[in-house]
Amino acid sequence: MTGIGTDQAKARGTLLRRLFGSRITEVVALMARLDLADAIGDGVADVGDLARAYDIPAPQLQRLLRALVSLGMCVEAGPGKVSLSETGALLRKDCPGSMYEFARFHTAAETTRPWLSLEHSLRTGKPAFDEEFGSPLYDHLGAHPEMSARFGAAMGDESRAAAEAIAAQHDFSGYRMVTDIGGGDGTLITAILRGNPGLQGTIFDTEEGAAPAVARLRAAGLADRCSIVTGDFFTAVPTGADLFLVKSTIHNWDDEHAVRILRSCRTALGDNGKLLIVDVLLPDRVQPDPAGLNPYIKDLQMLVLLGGQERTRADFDRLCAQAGLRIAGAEALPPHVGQSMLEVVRA
Ligand SMILES: C[S@@+](CC[C@H](N)C(=O)[O-])C[C@H]1O[C@@H](n2cnc3c(N)ncnc32)[C@H](O)[C@@H]1O
Repeated sequence: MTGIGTDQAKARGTLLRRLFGSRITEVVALMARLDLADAIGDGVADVGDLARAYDIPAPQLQRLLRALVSLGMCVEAGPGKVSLSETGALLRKDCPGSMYEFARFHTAAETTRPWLSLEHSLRTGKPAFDEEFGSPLYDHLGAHPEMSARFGAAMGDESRAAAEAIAAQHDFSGYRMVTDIGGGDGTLITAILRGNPGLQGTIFDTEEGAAPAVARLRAAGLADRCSIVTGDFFTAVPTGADLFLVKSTIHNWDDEHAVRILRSCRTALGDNGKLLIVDVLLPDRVQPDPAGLNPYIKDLQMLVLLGGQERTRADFDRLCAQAGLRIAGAEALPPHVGQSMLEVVRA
């Protein structure tokens, strides 16, 4: 018998899909960049109309659209007609649950180019981003307000599910004031304050990082219940709250910097305060091919962009101990969130 066996054919198929991952990303990235989801809209769109609107020859646009149909982003709705699938509709700008800004930021040069130097980051432990763009990511965002706004909005898209879950399931009734450290565009604190009318809030971030929060708090009618304080969490974080949050932020940093943030938190906590760390928690054993955002790919993303990393519970125990803190409990978040919540107190 000649040819390859069934198992090898399956393995080959898996390999081919892995090797073409970045090409697939380019197709979806172009759909986002062209605002194609908004152009197709709620109903059925005519390919000829779309081709005229984009000034792309119809047969060429048809090639993009059939690739998007094959990827489950669009649906064929008759000859020369397309509509959006449920997944494709997430690339509409203003729909509930929109992932448009997430898609734009994570397909931009800032987040894709450093991946080409993954080997450099692995060999040096340093973020390839700094080599590519000449400064660390957060300095670069500080110097590019448009990209900083896109980053804040992308984090908002990514954080919405976690924010809703945390606001719904955690008991905030015993607290007076909550400070979100590295609180970004305010997605998390907005969800928490909405559900807990007696609670006051503070967003602590850099000036550029907190900028998008102003409009979000105003739109939510929460501007009088939530202040924005800017500063550097490696130096100090504001005191006065009885609950602190730090979400998707410790994983941006190497151990030394992570401990510095946690030490600032310890100082602000006082004797009875509590800190909730929300981050990816890597399982002790590698999970092959995890669903959703693969945490091991995210881990490498943290390395190439920032020199950060994803961590196990044991890693967080160690970092907290170095900062004079102790993990007193853990709260699981729904699987689609892809993160866990650790309750931290002074050691
Ligand atoms: C990955 S984002 C997380 C944002 C938000 N917590 C969320 O989960 O959507 C990390 C945040 O840390 C902020 N940040 C970075 N360096 C900082 C510093 N030195 N001091 C205070 N905040 C900083 C960034 O501006 C950004 O908003």
